[in-house]
Amino acid sequence: MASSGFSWTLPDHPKLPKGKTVAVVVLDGWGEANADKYNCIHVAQTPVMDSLKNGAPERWTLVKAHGTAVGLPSDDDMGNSEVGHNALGAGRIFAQGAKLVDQALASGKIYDGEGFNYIKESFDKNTLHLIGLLSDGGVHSRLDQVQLLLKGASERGAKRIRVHILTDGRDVLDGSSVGFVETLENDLSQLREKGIDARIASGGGRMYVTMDRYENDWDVVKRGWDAQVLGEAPYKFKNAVEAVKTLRAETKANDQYLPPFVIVDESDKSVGPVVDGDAVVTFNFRADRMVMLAKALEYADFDKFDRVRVPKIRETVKFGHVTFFWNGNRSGYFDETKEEYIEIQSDVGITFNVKPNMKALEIAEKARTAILSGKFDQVRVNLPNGDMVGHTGDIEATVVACKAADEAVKIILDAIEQVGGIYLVTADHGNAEDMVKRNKSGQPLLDKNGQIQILTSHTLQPVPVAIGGPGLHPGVKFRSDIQTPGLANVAATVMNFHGYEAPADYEPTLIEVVDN
Ligand SMILES: O=C(O)[C@@H](CO)OP(=O)(O)O
Ligand SMILES: [Mn+2]
Ligand SMILES: [Mn+2]
Repeated sequence: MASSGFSWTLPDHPKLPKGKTVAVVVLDGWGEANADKYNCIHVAQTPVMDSLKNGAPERWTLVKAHGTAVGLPSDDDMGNSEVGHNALGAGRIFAQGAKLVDQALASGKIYDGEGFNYIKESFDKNTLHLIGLLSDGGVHSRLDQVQLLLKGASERGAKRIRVHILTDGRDVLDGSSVGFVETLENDLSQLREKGIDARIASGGGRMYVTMDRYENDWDVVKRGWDAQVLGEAPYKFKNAVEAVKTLRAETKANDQYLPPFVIVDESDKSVGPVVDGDAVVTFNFRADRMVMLAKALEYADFDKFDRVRVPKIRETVKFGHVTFFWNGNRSGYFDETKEEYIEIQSDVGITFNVKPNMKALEIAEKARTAILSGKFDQVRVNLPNGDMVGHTGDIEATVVACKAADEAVKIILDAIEQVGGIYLVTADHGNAEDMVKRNKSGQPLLDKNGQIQILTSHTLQPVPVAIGGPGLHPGVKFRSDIQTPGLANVAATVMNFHGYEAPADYEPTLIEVVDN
């Protein structure tokens, strides 16, 4: 051991044994909220999760999964998969991308960094392109940061700026894209008054254009490439507000799925393709839905689609859930001899309300096999249904999704029962438990046609943590002395289940062992 006293070896837990198989199940988008008809988890038949809650009150609790508890700037920020899984994995609370970028913009440090200095070299003769999600959702990006970046870049010499927008409707209300585009247009026209040639150049809905992830569907990225880089798209408009309004009305697509469009000049030429010498900056602080675009921009031997033309550019990207996010946004294995990652391919080319069961059963069966194999101390599973279907805003489908997730939990808990193991079931943030936008007193909000406003986004709700299994010491129960437990308290808890104490700087464990 080094003289600092640091050691990678964890102290033994004084009371809990080693050698139990531990299943950690993360229900995506599964929060706790009042029971009403917009709470899909309540409406769905979920006997397994219900029995965990009602059958063992000392082994079921709620933890915070949003805001400062997961390293976000404020408690008005909803949770999300990145920050939730980061907290679960890290066992501590670290400032997340949203906050780090806020800090770097406020201090001006962002403009001193290597990235900015690198792209700055193109300001004199070339165009600065900004690509990202245009909303104030705070999950992937925030409009106010884009506004500051536009201001900062133009004050520091950018003379020609093109913004390539991706409309949201997933972290914010559907239809809100129009307002965000209007705000951006207003800012850009103010820049133009100062002599800076700043315009929106292209756009499209985030789920249909550019923001795919984990290499699920490269066509999504290709559609974006064609519009952003080549300046080609099936729809051409003179102005972006008109584009978004017209496409919503004529194609009936929602903000998430707007088709790609480009903005053209009087002679019908795209105003902002990316050409040699330009600089490209993505303004999403969250990386998962930007890395595919980054690969297309960056890789010399790229073979996922025909890029047609590969501009020589200056590019900077500022920045798998239970693997990549859990491991602090680190991809790949820590130690291949000790870990195995199993990925089940999602359905491609459909919205998830069409098949709300998704691959829950297949995931649970793989988990069961892993648990029964006896090869692993810990089996960690993410069940996406509540979240992915919740994002579609389809209430009926989300109810089906919750039932499917519950059935998957049963398969995993049965396997744990069989091997005498321990389970911990939790969620990374809320979604399916509330599908309606509400006023401050909790009443559903209506739109101008008297319809309820569907909430496609995550929520601010707490999430459950349920523990149990035949391997769990009978004296284990949740402590009552932790003031505001959050997802970051889970890691120490899981270490205890493996027979160890967590390192001293971890958020405290949720459990105690009482002698009975
Ligand atoms: O789909 C996503 O990218 C986000 C919502 O923007 O959801 P999650 O954090 O659950 O991945
Ligand atoms: Mn999630
Ligand atoms: Mn989500």
